Amino acid sequence: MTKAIELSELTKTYGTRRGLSGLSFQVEPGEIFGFLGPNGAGKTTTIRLLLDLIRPTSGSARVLGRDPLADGVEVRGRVGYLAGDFVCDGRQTVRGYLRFLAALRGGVPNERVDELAERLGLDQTLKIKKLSKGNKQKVGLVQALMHKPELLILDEPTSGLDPLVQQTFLDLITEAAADGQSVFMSSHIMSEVEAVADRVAIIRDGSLVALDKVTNLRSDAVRDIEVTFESPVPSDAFANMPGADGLRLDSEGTSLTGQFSGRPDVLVKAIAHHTVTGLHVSKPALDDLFHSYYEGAEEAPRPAPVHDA
Ligand SMILES: Nc1ncnc2c1ncn2[C@@H]1O[C@H](COP(=O)(O)OP(=O)(O)OP(=O)(O)O)[C@@H](O)[C@H]1O
Repeated sequence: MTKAIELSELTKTYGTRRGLSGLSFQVEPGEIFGFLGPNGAGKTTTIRLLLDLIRPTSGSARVLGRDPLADGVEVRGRVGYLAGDFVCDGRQTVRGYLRFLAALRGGVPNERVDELAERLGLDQTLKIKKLSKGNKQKVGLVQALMHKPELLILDEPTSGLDPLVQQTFLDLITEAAADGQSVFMSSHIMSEVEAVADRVAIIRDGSLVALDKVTNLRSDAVRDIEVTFESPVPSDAFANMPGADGLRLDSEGTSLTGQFSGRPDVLVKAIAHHTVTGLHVSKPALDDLFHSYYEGAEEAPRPAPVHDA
């Protein structure tokens, strides 16, 4: 089956400035793919390359099986795109503007536009030039979604939206994926991506540092642990256990607390050798994991091997 997106050693330099360095991954049809990274990581550069808004220095991309360089018009016609710096301006109303864009798209039922606007809480009687930042972003979302494109490419789609509208947006893209549309969305915010994405790629300094299913990333994340034992356990009972550097056994040997990173299986098997009277394990702190990727390369735990699902 044709991939929604395929990147192969995609590289972009701006003069002497690095934009992207040899990025390779694939987005499966029908999946929601989160594309994360700190400011300046190369997310927008990647998205612009996919749409042939800029040209690569080397490497290649395919979008819906097409080469954006050769078939840019077709690619842009089959994609719903929200730019990170989406701007709309003018004297017309939201309704007039969206109908104009719908006509450019070859016609979209008015009911479809009205339904999206209503769900996002966008008043179509307002004048475009008087819209707040959040309302402009809603216009951007409606124009990207309205024609039910095969692939949505969304650059920071929740920027400027309040939490309720963010949730509506997440519902909309979940429904889009359920209908077979593919979604590629960039974000700084792990929690929103985590809620809906099948897989996530993290880039830093133009290079891929992690690519995995959200469920796998979650299982590798840090958890707060508290275990109490009926009787003292040997002080070295949990020494040398992978991921247990942050765990401490108290002086009596009956309480083990701290942070555990990695898959919990090894911990569960180790504590099961003793009689456990209390156990608390926090939800994995995925945000912490992501922050560690964002920090300097030296401090960041090297990610679990980058592998495609
Ligand atoms: N037109 C340009 N000219 C020169 N350098 C550029 C240009 N566009 C991007 N860059 C540089 O390329 C790198 C990647 O930028 P890009 O905008 O792709 O990052 P980003 O991940 O989208 O960041 P943000 O989250 O801040 O939007 C940055 O170092 C940026 O300064």
